[in-house]
Amino acid sequence: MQLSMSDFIDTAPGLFAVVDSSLKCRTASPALRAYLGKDWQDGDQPSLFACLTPQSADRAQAAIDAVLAGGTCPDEVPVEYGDPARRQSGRLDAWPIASAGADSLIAVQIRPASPSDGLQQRYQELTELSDMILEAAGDAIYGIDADGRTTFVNRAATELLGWKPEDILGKLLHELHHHSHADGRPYALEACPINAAIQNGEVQRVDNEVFWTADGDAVPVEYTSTPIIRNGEITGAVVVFRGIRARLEAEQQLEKSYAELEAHKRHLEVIFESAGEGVYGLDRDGNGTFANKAAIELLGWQLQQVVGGGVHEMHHHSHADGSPYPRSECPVYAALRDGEVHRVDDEVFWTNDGSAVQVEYTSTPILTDEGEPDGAVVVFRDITERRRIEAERDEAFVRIRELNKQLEQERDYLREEMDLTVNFGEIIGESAALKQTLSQVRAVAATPVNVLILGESGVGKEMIARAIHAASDRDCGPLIKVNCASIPKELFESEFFGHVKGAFTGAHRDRVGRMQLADGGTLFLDEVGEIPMSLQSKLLRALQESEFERVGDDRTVSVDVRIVAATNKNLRAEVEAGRFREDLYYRLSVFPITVPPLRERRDDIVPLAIHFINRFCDDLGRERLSITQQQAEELRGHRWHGNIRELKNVIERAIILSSGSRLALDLAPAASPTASRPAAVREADDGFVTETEFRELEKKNLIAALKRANWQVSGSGGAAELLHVKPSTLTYRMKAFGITPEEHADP
Ligand SMILES: Nc1ncnc2c1ncn2[C@@H]1O[C@H](COP(=O)(O)OP(=O)(O)OP(=O)(O)O)[C@@H](O)[C@H]1O
Repeated sequence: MQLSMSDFIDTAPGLFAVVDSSLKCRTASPALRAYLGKDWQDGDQPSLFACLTPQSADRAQAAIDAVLAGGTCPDEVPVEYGDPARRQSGRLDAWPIASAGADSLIAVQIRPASPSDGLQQRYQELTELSDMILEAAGDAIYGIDADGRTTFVNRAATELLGWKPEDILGKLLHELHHHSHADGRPYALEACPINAAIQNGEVQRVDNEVFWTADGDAVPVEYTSTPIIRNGEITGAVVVFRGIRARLEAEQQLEKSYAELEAHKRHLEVIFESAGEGVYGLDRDGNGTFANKAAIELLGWQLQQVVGGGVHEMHHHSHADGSPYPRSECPVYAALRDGEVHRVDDEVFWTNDGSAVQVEYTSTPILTDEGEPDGAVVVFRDITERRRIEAERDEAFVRIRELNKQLEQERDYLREEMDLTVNFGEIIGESAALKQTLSQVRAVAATPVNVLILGESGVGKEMIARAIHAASDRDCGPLIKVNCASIPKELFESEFFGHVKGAFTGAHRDRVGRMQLADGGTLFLDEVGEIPMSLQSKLLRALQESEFERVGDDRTVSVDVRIVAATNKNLRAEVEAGRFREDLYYRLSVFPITVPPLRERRDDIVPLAIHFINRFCDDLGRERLSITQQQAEELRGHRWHGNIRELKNVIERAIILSSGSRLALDLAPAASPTASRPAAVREADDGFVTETEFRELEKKNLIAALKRANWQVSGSGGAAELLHVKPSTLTYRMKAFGITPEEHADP
C-alpha cells in the first residue's frame, strides 16, 4: 500500500503541515487544522499564519525563508499559536521536503513548549527587563566581574562620568576612575571598597569619595558595592553610585545656615535672658513652654514648674483683691483664642511665695502659616515701684492742690483783712489808759500764752489783737480772724476745723478750717462768747492738744496756733450762767487785757478824729480837712457810746457831707429809725436829712451803684468808679452797711 504524505499528515497526532514558499498549507494535521479553521475543505490552502500571532508569523516566515534559501531552520523559533483567544507557546521547526523552485515544499512542525521552555523564556524576559531597568535607572550602575573588570555600564554612569561603554567595558574599574583620592593622593586597590566587595563578599557603602571623569575631573559620589554571589562563589559586584555635588553644596549651605541660626539663636538668647521684662511662652493649650531669667526672678516659679504647667493657675488665678480669675476671662489666654494681641496695664501676678506683684503685660499670639493661634508669648513688667511713685506723685499733687487751695484761701482772707487793716493799722492814742494797755500788749506779745481781750464794742479790741500778733515772734505767720458772732451755729465746726468733700450736704469740696489756716500764726477769736457750747469742747481739745480732725475726715491735723480771743461780754458771767465752759474760759484768759472805753481816754479822741479825717480824705482823693478848736471840743465832750467805731463813723459822715475845706461835723443824736422818711422827700421838704436818713440814703446809693455795675466793685465800669471812690473805700462801706450781692441783688 502506497501511503502519500497527505495520508501521513492527515493522521499525524501533532501539529504538522506542509507549506509552500508563501506559507500556504498544502495539507495539515488534524490538530493544526483545528486551529486553522473549522471549515477546512480539500483544495483550500489556508496560510499557516492564520494560527500564529503576527510576531510569531514574522519569525516563522524568517525561518522558512532561511530553509528555502538552502539553510537550516534555527534551533528555536519561539511562536505563539492556537486560538486567538488562547494562545500557546511553542517552537517551530521546518525542513525541506522537495526543492523544485517555486514548488518547493517545506514541512513544518510546531511543538508545544516544554516547561523548561517557559522558564527559559521567562528568564529571557526578566533579563531584558532588568537590562531595561538598569539602563533607565537614575542611579549610575556598573557591573564588574570577580577581577574588577567592568561588565556593565548604564546610561546614567556614562552621563555622569563621561566614559563611553567601549572605553570602560572589560577595563579595571578602579584604575579607570578610582585611582586617586579627591586631594590627588593615589588610592591603592587594596584599600578600595569596590574591590573589597569582591574580596570579602560584603556590601560596601561609601558616603563621599570621588570618581574621576574621562576629562580628568573629580566628581564627588556616594556609592555601594554589592557582591554578586552564585553558588557560594563571588562572581563580581554591582556598583551603584550617584553624584553628590548638589547634596554637598546643600549640606554646606545648610551647615552655614545652621551656624548662622545658632549665632542668631545665641544672640536672641542673650537678649531674651538679659531682658528686664519677664517673658514666658505658652503652647496652644496654654501650658508653659519657656520662661526667661527675669520671669523666674520676678515671680519665683522655677523653670521646670513653668514648662508644661498651667501658667494661669500658677500665677494668675486671682485678682488683686483675691477674687477668682477664671482662665476663660484671662487676656493672656484670649490671645490663644482670637489670635489678637492683648495688652493689660494693671493686674497682679502671684509669686511662688503667695505675694502679688503688680504687672503690666502683653500677650502676643504665635500664629501658624494659616493664621491659627499656635501658642503665645507673654511679656510682663513689675510696675509696683512705678505705681508707688505714681501714687506718691498723685498724693503729692492732691497735697499740692490742697495747699494751693489753702494758700488761695489764705491769700483771699489776708487780702480781705489787709483792706480792713491797712487804713487802720496804726494804733492812735496818747491817753495814759491806752499806753497802759499797749504796755500790756508789748509784755504779752513776746510770750506764747493765750490772751483774752475784754472791752466794750468798738473800743479797738481787734486792733489790740493785731498788735499782739505783730509784736510776737509769729508775725511772719498768718493772723486769722474768726468772728464767732457771724457764723451760723451749724457751720461752726466746719469754719473752725474745715471739712472734706461730701462730709455733709453742701460740702462740695474740701475746705481748710481757720484753725489750720492759722498754723504757725495767731487765731483771733472775735466775739468768743458766741461760740456755741456744742463746739466748745472740741475747741478746748484742739487748744490743749494742738490737733483736731476735719469734719468727715479721720486724719488728725496738727497745728501750732496761738489764740487771742476778744469779747465785749462779761465772759465770767457767761461761765456762771452755764453758757460758756469754765475750762475753756481759763484756757483762753491766761492773760486778760481790758481795752478802756473812749470815755476813759478822752485824750485820744482828737488825735483819732484827725487820723480818721486824714484817712477818709485820702481815700476819697480829696484835700485833707481840718477841724476847728470848737469841733475838737465838741468831739471831746461827746458821749461816745459806740466808742472809736462811732467816732470813725461820725467823721466819715462829716467828710461826705462837707463841701469845701470845712468839716461839716454833726454830733446830733441819731433820730429813731422808725421816724425816718425817704431821703429825697425830706430833702425836698426841709433841705436836710437826719443821720439815719442819711445813712439809709448812702446805703441805697451804694446798692444802686453796685446794681448798675452788676456788682462789680473795682475796675473799669465798677461801682467804685461810678461813685468816684476808691474800691477799698467802697468795700469797706459795703461791709459797714452789710451790703452783699446775695442779700441785695434783685431776685
Ligand atoms: N487806737 C486806734 N487807732 C486807730 N483806729 C482805731 C483804734 N482803735 C480802734 N480803731 C478803729 O475803730 C474801729 C473799731 O475797732 P475794733 O474793731 O478794733 O474794735 P472792737 O473792740 O474789736 O469792736 P467790736 O467789739 O465791735 O468787735 C476799727 O475800725 C478800728 O480800726
